[in-house]
Amino acid sequence: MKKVVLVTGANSGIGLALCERLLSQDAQVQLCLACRNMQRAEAARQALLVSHPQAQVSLLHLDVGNMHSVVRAAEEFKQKYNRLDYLYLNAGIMPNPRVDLKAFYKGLFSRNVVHMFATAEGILTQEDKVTPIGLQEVFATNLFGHFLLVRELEPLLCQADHNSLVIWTSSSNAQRTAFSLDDIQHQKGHEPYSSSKYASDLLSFALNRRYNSRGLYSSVICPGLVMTNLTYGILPSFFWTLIMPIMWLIRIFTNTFTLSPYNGAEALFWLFMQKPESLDPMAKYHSLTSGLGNNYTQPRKSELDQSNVTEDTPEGEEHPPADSENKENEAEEVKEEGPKEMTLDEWKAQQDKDRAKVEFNIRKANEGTDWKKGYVLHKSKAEDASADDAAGDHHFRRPANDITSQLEINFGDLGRPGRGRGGPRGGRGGRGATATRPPRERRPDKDTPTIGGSHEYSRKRHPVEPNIPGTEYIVTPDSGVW
Ligand SMILES: NC(=O)C1=CN([C@@H]2O[C@H](COP(=O)(O)OP(=O)(O)OC[C@H]3O[C@@H](n4cnc5c(N)ncnc54)[C@H](OP(=O)(O)O)[C@@H]3O)[C@@H](O)[C@H]2O)C=CC1
Ligand SMILES: CC(C)=CCC[C@@H](C)[C@H]1CC[C@H]2C3=C(CC[C@]12C)[C@@]1(C)CCC(=O)[C@@H](C)[C@@H]1CC3
Repeated sequence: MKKVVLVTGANSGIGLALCERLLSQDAQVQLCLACRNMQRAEAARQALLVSHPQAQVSLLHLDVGNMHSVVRAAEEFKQKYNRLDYLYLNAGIMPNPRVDLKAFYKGLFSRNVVHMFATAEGILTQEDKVTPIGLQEVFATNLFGHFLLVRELEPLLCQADHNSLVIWTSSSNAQRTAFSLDDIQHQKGHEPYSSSKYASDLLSFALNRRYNSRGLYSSVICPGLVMTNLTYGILPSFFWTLIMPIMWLIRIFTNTFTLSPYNGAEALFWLFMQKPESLDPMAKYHSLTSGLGNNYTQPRKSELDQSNVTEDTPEGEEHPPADSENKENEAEEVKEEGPKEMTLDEWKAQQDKDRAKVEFNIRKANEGTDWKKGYVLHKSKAEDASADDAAGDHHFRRPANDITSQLEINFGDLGRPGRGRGGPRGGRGGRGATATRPPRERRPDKDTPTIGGSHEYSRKRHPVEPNIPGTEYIVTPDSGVW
């Protein structure tokens, strides 16, 4: 069966490099480039066809920051394809970035210098703006549009005969301190990029909890620091070229300086070759490049839990390069981590120790929620059949200071025609779920008849009550509900 892959933000940078690598790996793959600018998209398609003349590459017009466009694009995609194996949520923006030179200079002479270069924590701010429907642009683009896309493509992603993987291009710049449930779109602060990436990590976790039982898996990656249009927005390209020797030097200390889009796409590409059910829902998969220029992927504990950090950071579980050219990874990369990093194995061991504490810390998602402060992002006339996701809860061990326990993600039902669901079962009997994943169970089909054409968007923000039938994609400052 030919795999169908959809990549957002595929016309440049890491997205385009990923497409190139996917086609090199699997000539049969059916690739769909979802882009907001069709000229740039066509140029990217042509570039891919030069190196892969037989490739099946289609274009989809998608402005992921525009919710109307997302729904339209999803409809178009569903008419064209009857399956979706990999959904790469890669498009992203960092508008008007500014480096705090004072903080940068201070960081240079601190013991956190490597951590600063790996994450840009505390040295990078942005100026956000508001979209026509009243959302913050960074959150609309980096998060909401992508989440809506997942929901709209749910019938293709949740099919009986195969698993699917949603992959978020997150960042090591995702910081918990930048995210607040009281300011869910980061309207008040100056780190919307960091905040939106942290929120995508949270959302990925929630998607796993909700959808693993239906064959949909979600992972987050960090491509490292890559020279793309995004970084050329921070410093001009000639400046980056000028300091390239310094950056190669820095790469000896932090293997997060992947620098080229090809290297940055490593983790995205590596995930393409994994069984979705074998991935860790709490890990962030990092593209890394060693001082000698070798690529590899390494899962690291995500920022979702930073309660049990240590100063020492030995090398974690490490995966070999996804391509055949790079054969060895160096041991010297062991000490490149900053003080907040912890390897996955180390973290898992720590979590096992703290399990009793963890269980005490779980509280009901709805506790203390002020629903009157909610905003409707997207309304549909569909009935909310049942948004109960508790079934999968116990499979996901919650970390000690788990912010996800304060979240209620309302997944409401979209009421789609049940394409794919209720079909023949068990196409992959041989794939067992791992310890970190819930076993896949098919639920009874809850779908209501199609609501094609019935989507409405609220231009105003309406206070809402929880789980109102027919209301979907709700944001509340207190509960982070979508
Ligand atoms: N470069 C880096 O160092 C890092 C990047 N990342 C993440 O990697 C991802 C890819 O970025 P990168 O390749 O670096 O940068 P690029 O700017 O090269 O790529 C971003 C892509 O997203 C697209 N895009 C932006 N806004 C929208 C929108 N509203 N609708 C549809 N497409 C949109 C862009 O399209 P267009 O060409 O039309 O603008 C472009 O194709 C982003 O999510 C970024 O946050 C994460 C960590 C580090
Ligand atoms: C390299 C030298 C000598 C100077 C550049 C300083 C900063 C401009 C640079 C240091 C760390 C970088 C960084 C990012 C942007 C540029 C820096 C702040 C990112 C925030 C880019 C986007 C991401 O998502 C992160 C993973 C990057 C983290 C490191």
